[in-house]
Parts: sequence; C-alpha cells; structure tokens
Amino acid sequence: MGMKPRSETESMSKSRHDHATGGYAITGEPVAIDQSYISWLREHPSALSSFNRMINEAKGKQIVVFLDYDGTLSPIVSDPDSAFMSDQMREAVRDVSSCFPTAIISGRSREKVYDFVKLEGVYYSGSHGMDTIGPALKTNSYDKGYQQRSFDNEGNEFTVFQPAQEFLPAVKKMLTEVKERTQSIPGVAVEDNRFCISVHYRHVKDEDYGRLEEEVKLMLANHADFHLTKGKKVLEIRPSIKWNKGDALKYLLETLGFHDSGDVFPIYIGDDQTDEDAFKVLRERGEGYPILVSTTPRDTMALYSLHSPSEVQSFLTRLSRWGFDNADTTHHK
Ligand SMILES: O=P(O)(O)OC[C@H]1O[C@H](O[C@H]2O[C@H](CO)[C@@H](O)[C@H](O)[C@H]2O)[C@H](O)[C@@H](O)[C@@H]1O
Repeated sequence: MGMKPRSETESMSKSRHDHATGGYAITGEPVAIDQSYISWLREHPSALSSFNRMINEAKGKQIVVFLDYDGTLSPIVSDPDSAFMSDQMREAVRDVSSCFPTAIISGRSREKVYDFVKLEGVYYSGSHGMDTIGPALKTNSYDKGYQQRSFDNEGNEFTVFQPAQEFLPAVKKMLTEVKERTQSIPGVAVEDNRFCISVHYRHVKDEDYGRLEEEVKLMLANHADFHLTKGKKVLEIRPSIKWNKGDALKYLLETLGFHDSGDVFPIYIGDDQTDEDAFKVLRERGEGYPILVSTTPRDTMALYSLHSPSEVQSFLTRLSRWGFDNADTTHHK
C-alpha cells in the first residue's frame, strides 16, 4: 500500500460511466455524474481502474481477501431476510476463495451469513467479528479460553473464536426486552445476530424514530456493558469489549500465519461504518488494499472504492482470473 492513491479521475469516471450504463441511462439520455463524487474518486480511486497497480504491489506476497456481506456481496434491500446473494456473485467468491484465503466478516450471525453464502472453503466471522471460524488451532497470541477446536462434516479441523462468550445470556435477555419495548412502534424489526442485536428502522416513520432510539437508549442505561452503534437504517446493540471487524481481521491474519508479516497483501472490501475498523487496521499496518463500496462521497479510512456490489463482483472475477493465470508465480492457498 504505502503510497497515497494517484489521481486517476478521468479514466475512473469514464470506467464508472461505462461500467454502469455504457454512459447512457436506459432512456438514452447521458448519465449525469455527480461532481462531488468525481472529486471524491480522485482521493479514493476505483479499485477496478487501479487493478494493475494493485497487482504490482501484491507481487510476491500472499493475497488474503476479506469481504463484508450486506451492501458488498448483496445489495441493500428493504427486508433483511431477503438480502440474497446472486449466483454470479457466489461464483465470483468461490473462484476467489479457490485462489486465495478468503473470509467474510459480517454484522450478521455467523450461521446466517453462511446460509446466504453457502460456500465451503471460506472463513466466516459473524456478529461484527465476535464469532469467527479460523484455521485449526496453532500457537497464537489470543486467549485459549475463547477458542474451541471444531470439525466440519468432512472432518476438517478449524477453530471457533468467540471473545464475547460471557455476554450471551445478557444478549438473550436484551433481545426479549428490546422486542417488548419496541413492539408498539410500527415498522421496527429486531434481528438476533447472536452476540449482537440489530434494531432495523428502515420501515419506521420519521416521526417515530426518536421514540425508538429513546427506548433502545433507556434499555442500554440498565446494561452498562453494552453500547450502541449505527449502521444503514439500523441500531446495533453490541457488547462493550475491545473487539471489532478490524480485530477479527488481525486474528485471521495471525492464525493464517501472517502475524506482523510483510509477506501478506490483505484486501478488505466493505460498505458500512463498522468496516472502517478493518480499513483502519490495514492503514495502520501499512499493507494491502482497503476498499469502500459506496455510491456517494463518504469520510472513510479506505483508500480505494467500488461503486456497488456489481463492481465488487467484477473486481473479484478479475482477481480470480489473475490468480488462476498466475498460479505458478503467486503464493496460493
Ligand atoms: O456487516 P454487514 O454484513 O454489512 O451487516 C450489517 C447489517 O446488515 C444487515 O442490515 C443491512 O442490510 C439489510 C439488507 O440489505 C437492510 O435491510 C438493512 O437496512 C441494513 O442495515 C443486517 O440485517 C444487519 O443485522 C447487519 O448488522
């Protein structure tokens, strides 16, 4: 990573233009590209336009791919239970994971992400990194009390790391409480993400939002060891431990054998506020490619950008093609 991304605005805006619509909306009218987005792209170039440069930086290093789920592998939709991944995206993730170690780190429960993705050979981390399946246990710097050996149906060994284990009984109680407190507010949907709780308000009227936030905050006032974070039309209740998606990324890198290693090139792609913790880790380590998925200019620690899940798919497809073509010269799984 090292250097700041070079300005590639002209080619970037052209590629964005071409990618989305061929430069024209389906009405035949030229597509207007927001000027502020184009300026933002100067600071956060497209990971597709910068692909060759990225590959040059990655040469001789082990690429490891980290992906967020909602808004990255699946588009944001109004019903959280219907955030399905397309077959094409699944194929792109499968191909990438057959070339490089690949992990999906999500705010959802680990089981739910697996149900959406349904791919073997991928590491899954749910509850914002508080429930992570990693490689089989070797010596590592993490508390063994939170790590358990486990086996899949084919007898492959892996490790489950759950640093918020002792919070589970409290999360269960809060789940019941938050449902009771919010049931009279039309449109609220409470999602059990195992170690955290999502309170969705996408379908709540603006005039009811204040009451919802107040109910959640009142509940949290009685649970000092939990706190609130905000995502896309969602309030997220999380145990107050020093653990986030960035820590899960570090845990996976270490257990994959890349603790403080200059031989690794981690790529992290995510769209939400909680992904910033992972971008920050890559910036601090000074390695890899932090990529934000966004259609609008945003304050971010990411250095590169992709416009939408469909661009994520193109990026992954390109990466796996490069991985397959260079199987003899690159480190592989
Ligand atoms: O870390 P992620 O995998 O991005 O998970 C973050 C939250 O994603 C989901 O909610 C978001 O996506 C929904 C489906 O597109 C959308 O309806 C909702 O408004 C978004 O906030 C998920 O349902 C949450 O539990 C996750 O915390």
